Amino acid sequence: MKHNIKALEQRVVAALEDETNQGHPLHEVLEALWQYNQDQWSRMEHLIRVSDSYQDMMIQREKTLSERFDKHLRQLDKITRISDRYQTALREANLELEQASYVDALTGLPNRRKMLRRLKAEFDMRPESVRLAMIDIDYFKRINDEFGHLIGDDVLVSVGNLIELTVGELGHISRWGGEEFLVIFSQPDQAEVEACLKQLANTIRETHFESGDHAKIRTTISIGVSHYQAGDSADTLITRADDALYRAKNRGRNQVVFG
Ligand SMILES: Nc1nc2c(ncn2[C@@H]2O[C@H](COP(=O)(O)OP(=O)(O)OP(=O)(O)O)[C@@H](O)[C@H]2O)c(=O)[nH]1
Repeated sequence: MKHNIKALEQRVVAALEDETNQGHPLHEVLEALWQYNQDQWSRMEHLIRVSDSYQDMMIQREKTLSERFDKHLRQLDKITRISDRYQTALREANLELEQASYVDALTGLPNRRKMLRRLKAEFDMRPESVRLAMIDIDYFKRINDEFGHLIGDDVLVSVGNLIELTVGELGHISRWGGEEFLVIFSQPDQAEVEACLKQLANTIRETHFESGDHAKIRTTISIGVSHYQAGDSADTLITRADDALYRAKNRGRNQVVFG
């Protein structure tokens, strides 16, 4: 039963003023007032419950949002770390590629590309000291024909090692291509270069290279040498070393010719 509070108040006042309490029985009015309070209380409880569940909902939503935010942060962190690792790997791979592009795959020696750079650097620093030695294995085709290409490869590697060992600190060696090697000497002392190259020719001549069976392989090298002259460029110096090598071949091989 719904009660109007104003009307109830009037009934209470009237009941209290009626000393006889005959026309307005007080207990009925108080009953109605009690009922009214009960209704208000129930409504209040309902409101509190609604408010509580609303608060729970908001807390839950905040929690969910903050969890999502944390998750995104973690993912971002992971992506950043992956990206960092990827960039580092890429940098290393590029570096490796660049280094590989300067190395001859068979002998592990610097290749022609690397040597041209080095020659240019030497030319920029002290051109007048630069000497080149173009070294070519004599009749190398016969070694391939007789023992096979793989043994030919082994001989190439061994010759490369011997050149490197003999030249040592005096110069830089590279595989120029095929069975040709180029040495850059930044060495003003011609006699020292000459002695080094003659010793190298002797060493190769006296070496018995492995053939894979009982036979040992013997070979020789021809060497053409050029040294800086006024007005030279890297190209003209290489050409003169090539010409000197050509003459060494024509004169019967197994010798050093200075151009
Ligand atoms: N096994 C092997 N052989 C190579 C390689 N590069 C070039 N050759 C061989 O080297 C030989 C060079 O032959 P030629 O240019 O005729 O020279 P050569 O037989 O050394 O004779 P001369 O230089 O005139 O004394 C060829 O048979 C090429 O196939 C290589 O990487 N491995």
